[in-house]
Amino acid sequence: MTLHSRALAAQSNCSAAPIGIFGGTFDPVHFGHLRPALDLLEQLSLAEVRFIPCRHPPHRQLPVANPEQRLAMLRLAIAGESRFRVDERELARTGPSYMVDTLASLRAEQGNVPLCLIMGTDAFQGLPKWHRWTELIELAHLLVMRRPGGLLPRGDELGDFFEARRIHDPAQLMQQPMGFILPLEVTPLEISATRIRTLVEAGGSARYLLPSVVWNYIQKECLYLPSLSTPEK
Ligand SMILES: Nc1ncnc2c1ncn2[C@@H]1O[C@H](COP(=O)(O)OP(=O)(O)OP(=O)(O)O)[C@@H](O)[C@H]1O
Ligand SMILES: O=C(O)c1ccc[n+]([C@@H]2O[C@H](COP(=O)([O-])O)[C@@H](O)[C@H]2O)c1
Repeated sequence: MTLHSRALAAQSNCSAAPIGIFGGTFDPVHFGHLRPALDLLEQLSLAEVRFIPCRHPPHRQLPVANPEQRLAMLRLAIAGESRFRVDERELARTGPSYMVDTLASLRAEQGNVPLCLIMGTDAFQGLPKWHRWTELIELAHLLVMRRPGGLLPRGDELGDFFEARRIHDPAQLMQQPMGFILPLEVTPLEISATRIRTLVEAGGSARYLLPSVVWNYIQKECLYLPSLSTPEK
């Protein structure tokens, strides 16, 4: 822990409800994001869940939909759920969208409010490849949602990191602003954006895998079709 995060942690128990931070490419957003996010919000009495679409994913190919389209789909998807918000800070930044930078800017704004970075088991397994990954836990708690087929790490560097910080009681998230890892069961939905893009590219329908307003937008924008999709520049 850095001196700064130790000082913040020392000011606890925290009085404000934790904020969920849900970063993703969201190319497109789907029910596998939305329902688990609502599960966490309600299970943990989060003040809100902030969806943070990345501009330049540091770790994968460029998204198919451009940032404006991914943002538009997110906005459509969460309209009507007042506890969900879209946070555009990564879209406003140039360069790779490193989560450690995002959490540092949120921490600077939020003082000692508990921040909970939400990720699926697949993203958690890839954590050691993230930029300055060990610093993430000095800025936020990590909530790890089990994705169908997903496993928690064991016996390696990430497994040791996980075991050293793992908690079982969600109430502990209120004891300090950052530093714990809580694995959680959520509604298991075997939906991925890759599957949706593949379906649409093959001429299929993505209906019932994502909100109908998002599906209508995908069709209107001719997204994910083989001949018309152009990778973001
Ligand atoms: N069905 C799901 N259940 C639980 N978590 C999910 C699910 N789909 C995505 N997530 C989580 O949401 C976050 C953002 O995911 P992302 O936007 O990359 O969606 P994706 O469906 O995994 O996309 P892609 O198939 O393009 O990789 C990640 O932490 C990921 O683990
Ligand atoms: O900071 C990093 O180095 C980093 C590396 C890989 C992924 N991330 C973030 O993790 C989130 C989920 O990524 P993805 O690929 O599942 O959409 C998204 O917010 C990414 O920006 C961040």
